Amino acid sequence: MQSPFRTRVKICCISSLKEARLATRLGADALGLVGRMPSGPGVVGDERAAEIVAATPPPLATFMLTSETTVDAIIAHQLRVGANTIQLVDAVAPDTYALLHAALPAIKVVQVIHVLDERNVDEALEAVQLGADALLLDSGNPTLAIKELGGTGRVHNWQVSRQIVEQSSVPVFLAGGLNPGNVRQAIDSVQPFGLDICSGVRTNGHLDEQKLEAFMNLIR
Ligand SMILES: O=C(O)c1ccccc1NCC(=O)[C@H](O)[C@H](O)COP(=O)(O)O
Repeated sequence: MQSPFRTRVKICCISSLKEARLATRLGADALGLVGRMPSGPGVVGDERAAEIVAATPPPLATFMLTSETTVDAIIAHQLRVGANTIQLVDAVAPDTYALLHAALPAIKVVQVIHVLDERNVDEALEAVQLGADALLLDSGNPTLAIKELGGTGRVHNWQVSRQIVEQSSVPVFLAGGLNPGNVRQAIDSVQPFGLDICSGVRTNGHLDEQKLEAFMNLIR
């Protein structure tokens, strides 16, 4: 699903109320809160994540990133954090979306697809058919011994991402290595509904107001 009007922006790896307020002030549509992961720099504890969720005003969405793959563990994570959106960063069993929707009817589910090659097109469309409310295309590598499930700072094959955007009936977010220098090209090449960014707007791990402002100005 493409959006000809306005590219939505999710600012990910939010680690404090200060960062959440900055992202909100500069026009983010969604905040990303990274749960426990096998690797990556952006993790925030559940208690802090819950605090940020409680302080986030409408209409912003709060995305809770989880590496859990069983339905019970995903639900327990959501109940601890209270986010209105669950972002599944790893592959899950086919019935997971239906079970999550039944247990948490007000909560939306976003499936991350780590784009490695053309086979990911089928994987993405299958997740939509099974009930994912949106897709997020990232650059991790779940096949490694220590899984990479996001926050890599790497760009992936945008031609594959473009195919997914063209064929998906739900919104598609593009992630992976975005920054003020490549974001226009990313939008032109992939035409996603939304963008997701972590490392490209940070300096020494902290959300950088100048970089974020530059990024937002290039989109708006
Ligand atoms: O940041 C992490 O440590 C992380 C680890 C595992 C899964 C997701 C993680 N980050 C959240 C994201 O979804 C990032 O925004 C996304 O991967 C893009 O990151 P970047 O390439 O640094 O912009």
